[in-house]
Amino acid sequence: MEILTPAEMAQADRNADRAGVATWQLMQAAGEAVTSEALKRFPGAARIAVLCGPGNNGGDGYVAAACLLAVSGLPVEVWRSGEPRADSDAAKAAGQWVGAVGELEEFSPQPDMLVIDALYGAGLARELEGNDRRALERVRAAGSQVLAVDLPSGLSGLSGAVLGYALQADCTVTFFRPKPGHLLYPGRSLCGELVVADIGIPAGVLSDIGSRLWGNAPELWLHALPRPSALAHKYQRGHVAVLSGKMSATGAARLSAEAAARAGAGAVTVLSPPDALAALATHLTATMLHRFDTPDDVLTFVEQRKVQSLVCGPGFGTGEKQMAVISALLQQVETPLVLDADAITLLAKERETFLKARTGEKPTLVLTPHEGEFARLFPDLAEGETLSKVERARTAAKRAMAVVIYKGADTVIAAPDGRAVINTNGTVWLATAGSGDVLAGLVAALLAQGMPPFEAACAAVWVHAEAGRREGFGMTAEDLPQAARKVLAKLINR
Ligand SMILES: NC(=O)C1=CN([C@@H]2O[C@H](COP(=O)(O)OP(=O)(O)OC[C@H]3O[C@@H](n4cnc5c(N)ncnc54)[C@H](O)[C@@H]3O)[C@@H](O)[C@H]2O)[C@@H](O)CC1
Ligand SMILES: Nc1ncnc2c1ncn2[C@@H]1O[C@H](COP(=O)(O)OP(=O)(O)O)[C@@H](O)[C@H]1O
Ligand SMILES: [K+]
Repeated sequence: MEILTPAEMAQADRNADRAGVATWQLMQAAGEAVTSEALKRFPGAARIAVLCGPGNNGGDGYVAAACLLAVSGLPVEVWRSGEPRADSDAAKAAGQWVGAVGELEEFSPQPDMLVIDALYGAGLARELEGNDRRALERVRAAGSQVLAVDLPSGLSGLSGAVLGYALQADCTVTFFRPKPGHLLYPGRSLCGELVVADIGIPAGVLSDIGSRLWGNAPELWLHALPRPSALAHKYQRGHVAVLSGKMSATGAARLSAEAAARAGAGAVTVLSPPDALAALATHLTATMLHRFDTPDDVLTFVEQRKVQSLVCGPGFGTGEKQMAVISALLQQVETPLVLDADAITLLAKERETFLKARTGEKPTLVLTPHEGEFARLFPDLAEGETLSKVERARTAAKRAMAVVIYKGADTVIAAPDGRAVINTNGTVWLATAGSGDVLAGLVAALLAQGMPPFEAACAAVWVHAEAGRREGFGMTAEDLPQAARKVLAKLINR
């Protein structure tokens, strides 16, 4: 599903108006959607308080208050912060509320109350403070249940950051399409359960908005999942090479290799420095093993054995020898490359040179930084709170001419052409050592089988997360490749 920034949502609103669906009509539908979710989700509430701001978010609140009074049989109170602008839809909605309106500073929330937070939504323009903030702090202290209209007031719809203060909602009802702030942390957790209500905006309004952001889902990349021909031999099903680090750090490369094999690569080879060969040989079975001493050995193997993608970084090391290998790969190899972990730390040491070289048409590169690695490679993007995670990932992808998988609880995948995806099926069970190594192997397997890089990255992230969910508590990274295989098998048979 498309994700719209608040500015794009305002455009959708204007387009709907032009298409004959008036904003007043949308506000009615929004208030009704809030009403029906409130009744469905909070059957135990003894009374309802609606907090209304001065804009259209408040307008939705007035409509909901009127509907709730008409249908719930519960006492409904309205508390306002500021007055709607004369002749606005919000003023019209406020005019239709027949009950009393209290000033927000006098509002006294109760534990048995459902509070409908309709202070600010997409129009939030500055930090939440003063009476607004104090009222929300009282709600938190009282422990009332909270339904947020569009967004918990104070949350940035663009970035998911909190501007001043925002309540923890039990449920958030937004309209038409989710916004980045609903899916990026901390916003994602502050929203509680997210409901995206249809308020009658026709999907056609999206055509000239050109949103380039989606929630990750198989619909985006299922068509591009590799399906081998009946006659394929193993190398035609993709040959992945994974570079190992020294003897004491071979597990990471093995995890990537195992993941690549389980994700359908027909052949996987671990390339090993001399000292790690014995350690790897005792552990590898279906996976092949090949020794390298110099960067040239790696290049020769890639060319002669028709390697179709490479993983470098997991457990690789960050010394000069390793730097020479990465440089050779970036400068002399056309094969799709997945750089993770230590490889990203090495790139960061030579970031100016690396980024300067990454202009124009370049062979496929996928970078998979976690928060710390991202900050090493793009320190200026990581600093401050002005850019959302989506904007950071997009800018990084453009600069590095690479698909960037910016990992975390709200992983964002971005392509140099501006496409971006927020992953939403992650689970905390993925926060286990080696889980990133598995992800790198999954991406490489899909690349080696010919999947386009952005789609391969999105698919790998989704499958990895789904595998983590399947395994759940107590899972280790060793369990992930097998679980990913089952997830992929199901998708391929769809
Ligand atoms: N775009 C759409 O298609 C629809 C929008 N609707 C609602 O309209 C909302 C957006 O309405 P608006 O653009 O009027 O914006 P809001 O209602 O979010 O807020 C705008 C008003 O709040 C003031 N304000 C902003 N930040 C403040 C702060 N921190 N402290 C004090 N005052 C502040 C502004 O000066 C302005 O008066 C959405 O969130 C949604 O709830 C709905 O009516 C349904 C349709
Ligand atoms: N709290 C979380 N919720 C969801 N996914 C997470 C969480 N923490 C980490 N992950 C995911 O787990 C993986 C961890 O990768 P990484 O940090 O590289 O770990 P390692 O280096 O141990 O392999 C990433 O795919 C990341 O998105
Ligand atoms: K709100």
